[in-house]
Amino acid sequence: MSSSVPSSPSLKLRSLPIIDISPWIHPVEDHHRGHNGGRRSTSAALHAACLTYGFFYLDISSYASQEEMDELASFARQFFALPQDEKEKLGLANQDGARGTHVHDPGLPVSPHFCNIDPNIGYQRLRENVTNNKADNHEGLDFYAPVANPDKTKPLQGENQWPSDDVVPGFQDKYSRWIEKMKVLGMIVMEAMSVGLGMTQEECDDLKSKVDDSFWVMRVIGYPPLPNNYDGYSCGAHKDYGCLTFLYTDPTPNALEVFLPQHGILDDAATTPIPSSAAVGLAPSAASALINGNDYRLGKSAGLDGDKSEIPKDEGGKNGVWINVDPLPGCVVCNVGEMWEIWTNGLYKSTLHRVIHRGSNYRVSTPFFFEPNFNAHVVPLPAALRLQKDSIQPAYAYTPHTPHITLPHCHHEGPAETLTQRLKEVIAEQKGRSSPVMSDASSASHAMSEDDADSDKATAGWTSVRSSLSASSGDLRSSHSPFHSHTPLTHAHTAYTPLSVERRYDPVVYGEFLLKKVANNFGTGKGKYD
Ligand SMILES: O=C(O)CCC(=O)C(=O)O
Ligand SMILES: [Fe+2]
Repeated sequence: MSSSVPSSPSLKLRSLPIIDISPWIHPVEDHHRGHNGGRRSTSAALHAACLTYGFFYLDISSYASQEEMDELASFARQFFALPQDEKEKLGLANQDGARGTHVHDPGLPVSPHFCNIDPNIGYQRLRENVTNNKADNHEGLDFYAPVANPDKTKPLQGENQWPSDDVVPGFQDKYSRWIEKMKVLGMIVMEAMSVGLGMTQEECDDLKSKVDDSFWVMRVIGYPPLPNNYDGYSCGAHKDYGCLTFLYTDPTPNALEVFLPQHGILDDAATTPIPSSAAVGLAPSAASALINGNDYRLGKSAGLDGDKSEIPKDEGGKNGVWINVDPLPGCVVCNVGEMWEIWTNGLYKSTLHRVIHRGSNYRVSTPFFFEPNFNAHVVPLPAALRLQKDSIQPAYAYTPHTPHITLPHCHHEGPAETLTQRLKEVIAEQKGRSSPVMSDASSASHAMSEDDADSDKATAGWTSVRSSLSASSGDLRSSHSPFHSHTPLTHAHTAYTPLSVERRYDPVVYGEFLLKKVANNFGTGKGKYD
């Protein structure tokens, strides 16, 4: 219970950053921040969040209404409330038993349709998915980007199985519209991130060509409460393997947890190691919804609220901390997947996360995975290699023997150059204290120090994205979320250390990587998240 976890200043967290995407969608001339200043601030915020956490809240309240998002949950709930037989009809493209067996929990009844032409597409029963050798306490429904001229005997080329309008009226229409919207959002965020990385026009175009026919996945997940003493999780610890995840969930708190691997990223913890024994539990969860001093927790779940004491504490490694990432109104939780890790040669990390849902309600979540094109060659980007050469290194590079620099009040409300300037000053200060490991301050040029011309050029290559945005965003709202109206990034607490490039990441072809990682797990005892 919470009382048994000693409170420690080193566990005082605020929250993941909240980044408003509206400056990219509605750029305005800003006298304080200069031409494209709002956009560049958003880009800088994305860059900082990806360096430091790999996770952030994306405020999309100017792009999707709360009502629109809540409908996703309500359709999901209607689907999962169907009789089991009805649910199992989906995804069963072939009922002749041709494709072996599912990974199956012996505690559950055997499905009458014990076969599935493509186990990745369609409905997945409760505890059918296995992560880290443990059955996940969730059920799910997966939709994949349709393939032109599909060979339905090949993994991931089967047809999407939509609940029919007779069964859940409006489901397909609702989710189809959401998918289109998320695809556009994916391109917008990619654009903003490419500017954050300081990419040239040509580099931007090249990156765009890797994601403009995204092999996306829409997953609809239902989580009954985790039974006491259950040997497993609602969803075991994993990294997302793709590009960008946009996660909308119902308001259930205390479910999604994100692993922050070291203490350089915790407030008030710049020099105090976190005792691993205290690294999990209630302090982070209690603090994770504190934003600008306000408590946005969405109410406590009933039952064993927050008591996760039976859960292994060191799942992600012993020097980190699991924090709760509770949903916020107007926001999706966004994280970068392993493809971004390769693109940035490890600057942006794909962060471990898991779900432990102990509340008494049935939780639904609807992650959209914006992935590269199936045939995309994913190779470390020159822009990221330049940053590494210029000695900008993310917090993850921290080691106990390396003095590190924190930027505790980096709000990104001013021009991006302010961040660069502040970074240089801090590095210079650290140098003044004769740190033996600091690199030359002059090399600490941040991605956002690129000149305006380059930045504008980079932006221009994405015009078509914006036109498709206006086409698909009939319900754009001009109002901002009341929770964080004018602050694109409320908290970016980034620790920079000198460069130490350990390795060059191996390139992959996304589709091949996906097939190895996910699709070919069928029948192997591994699941979607392994
Ligand atoms: O349900 C959630 O909150 C997270 C699900 C997730 O991490 C995933 O599907 O990859
Ligand atoms: Fe995930």
